[in-house]
Amino acid sequence: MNYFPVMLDVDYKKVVIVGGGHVARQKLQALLPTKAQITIISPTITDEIASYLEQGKAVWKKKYFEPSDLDDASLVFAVTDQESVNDAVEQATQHWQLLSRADAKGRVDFINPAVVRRGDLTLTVSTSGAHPGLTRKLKEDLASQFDDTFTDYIEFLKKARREIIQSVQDKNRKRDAIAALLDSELEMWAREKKWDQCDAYVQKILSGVQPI
Ligand SMILES: C[C@@]1(CC(=O)O)c2cc3[nH]c(cc4nc(cc5[nH]c(cc(n2)[C@H]1CCC(=O)O)[C@@](C)(CC(=O)O)[C@@H]5CCC(=O)O)C(CC(=O)O)=C4CCC(=O)O)c(CCC(=O)O)c3CC(=O)O
Ligand SMILES: NC(=O)C1=CN([C@@H]2O[C@H](COP(=O)(O)OP(=O)(O)OC[C@H]3O[C@@H](n4cnc5c(N)ncnc54)[C@H](O)[C@@H]3O)[C@@H](O)[C@H]2O)C=CC1
Repeated sequence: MNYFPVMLDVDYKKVVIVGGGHVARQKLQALLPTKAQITIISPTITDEIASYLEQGKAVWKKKYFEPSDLDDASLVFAVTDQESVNDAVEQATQHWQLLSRADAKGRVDFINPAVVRRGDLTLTVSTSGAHPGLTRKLKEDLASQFDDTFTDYIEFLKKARREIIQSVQDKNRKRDAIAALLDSELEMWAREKKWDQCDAYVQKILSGVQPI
């Protein structure tokens, strides 16, 4: 299956998770870095979900699923352990609402990749459903390859690129200057938080002098 990968902005959109088990917890955790308005529909929830509720991360409606639970939802997660309930969720999902079924049956508008976040750097993995266990393993490989130092690095790159865009008019010079930010020594300095060296490098780029 050839899925089309996108990065969705779900801030302030209503997201409904039907089910309150471990898979619901996984989907909730994946949504936490966003500002989505999350509602969980389920008679039971796990302790971990309960602790997120205490922190105000989501709203819980302690009940069995009914079609009206999906009103105004942009995204719908059918993640109960009952195929018949997931079927009922599918039936109630309007064509304009995007549906994800954890049992991978019936209508599938989107599947969930594994995600590694390092600030603005988002690494995602999917096997298109072929082997989610491999997806998880590859995520762990990526997480160790791209350690936490990438958070500072990507933040630095973002600011430096903005600075170049604002101060360099000539198209070719701008393109070359932005490309020069990908220098491997600069990467090392940023990941080691050697900000003086980083700033000096950017200033040299900006003044048109070839750095080093
Ligand atoms: C199609 C998809 C639909 C969807 O989006 O949910 C789906 C479907 C199914 N998963 C199943 C099982 C497992 N899923 C995981 C883990 C994850 N599964 C995730 C996504 C997806 N799982 C979507 C496609 C992913 C892709 O492209 O590869 C991850 C990446 C993200 C997430 O859950 O949000 C998350 C990694 C979390 C992380 O670490 O980041 C593990 C491993 C583990 O938990 O350690 C196992 C056990 C091992 C195994 O079975 O492989 C089963 C059988 C259920 C049963 O046996 O009843 C089905 C149904 C079926 O395949 O029929
Ligand atoms: N996509 C993935 O990553 C994975 C998917 N699965 C699939 O997801 C399903 C759920 O797995 P778990 O979360 O581990 O199950 P679980 O048994 O921990 O949780 C099921 C939840 O569904 C709720 N529920 C049952 N009937 C309901 C109803 N009528 N209305 C609302 N909520 C209802 C239960 O109260 C419970 O909170 C599995 O049966 C399997 O098909 C399983 C493992 C991984």
